[in-house]
Amino acid sequence: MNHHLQSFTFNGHIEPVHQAYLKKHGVLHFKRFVSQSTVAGFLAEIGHIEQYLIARHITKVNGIPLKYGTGVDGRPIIQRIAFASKYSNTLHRFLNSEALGALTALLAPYRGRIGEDEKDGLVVNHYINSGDSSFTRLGWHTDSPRDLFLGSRIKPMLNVGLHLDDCPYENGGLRILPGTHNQGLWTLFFKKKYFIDHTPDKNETGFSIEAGDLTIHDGRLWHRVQQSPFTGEKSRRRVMYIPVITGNYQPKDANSTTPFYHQLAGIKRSPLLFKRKQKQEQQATLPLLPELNT
Ligand SMILES: O=C(O)CCC(=O)C(=O)O
Ligand SMILES: [Fe+2]
Repeated sequence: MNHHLQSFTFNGHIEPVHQAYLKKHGVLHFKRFVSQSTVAGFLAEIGHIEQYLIARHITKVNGIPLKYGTGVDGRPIIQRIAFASKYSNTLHRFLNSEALGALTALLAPYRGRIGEDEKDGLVVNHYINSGDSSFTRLGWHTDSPRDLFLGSRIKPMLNVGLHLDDCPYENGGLRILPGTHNQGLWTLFFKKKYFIDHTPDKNETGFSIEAGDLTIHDGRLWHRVQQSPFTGEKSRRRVMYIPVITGNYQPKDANSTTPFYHQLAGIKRSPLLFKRKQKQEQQATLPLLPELNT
């Protein structure tokens, strides 16, 4: 690790020092952005959403494929959920909370907003090394070029990650190349082979993450997810991503088509999904924000 990243404490608003750090390094780490009990509540909520989607054989939400896998007990799990806040009042409220709203100031001079209904909405990633897990790591990429596949120009964006499991550096997790958000289009497109390259970089750095921590990275920053060296429970890593975006409002709905970048990200159809393909039409008529909340 060449770079040592600083972490910050969030006191309800974005300060010039946060702005400056993000601008320089392309990343910002807030310790304990939410409490342990909030994390526990979110995890319970995500569990309910997952059961809801599995029980109904939902394979896509608003055109975004859900990534099915197998948990440690052999039962199906969903390793990537999109638009999760559409199924949960708790998560919906979190996305619309003052604390998250305050983060949009980081996109200044652009007017930032929380993309609850845009891009992939609130994404929940669930990595685990178990027999049949299909999601244990993610190759080098930046998040910005997805705009191109959505038919628009690359616009400023931030990806806000709320971490739901402890993940010390030795457990793997998010690895970034500080400063690569500011190095022009060549770097953005060609620095590494998108999603194929998993090789550690001598300039990469990682984090010491506790559940409840928040990381924010510029959409143009190169990053990857290092696989945990452990198996089973110790390898479990759940993180929610919230897009902070600007520009025209481009909401998605049940009729939205699947963007091409989902093929790139290696979110391939598993045999399990194939069997469920005929059920896909179901999602077009499925009401979002059902009454599964207590
Ligand atoms: O899991 C992470 O921390 C990063 C995920 C990521 O980079 C992505 O989904 O684009
Ligand atoms: Fe990413």
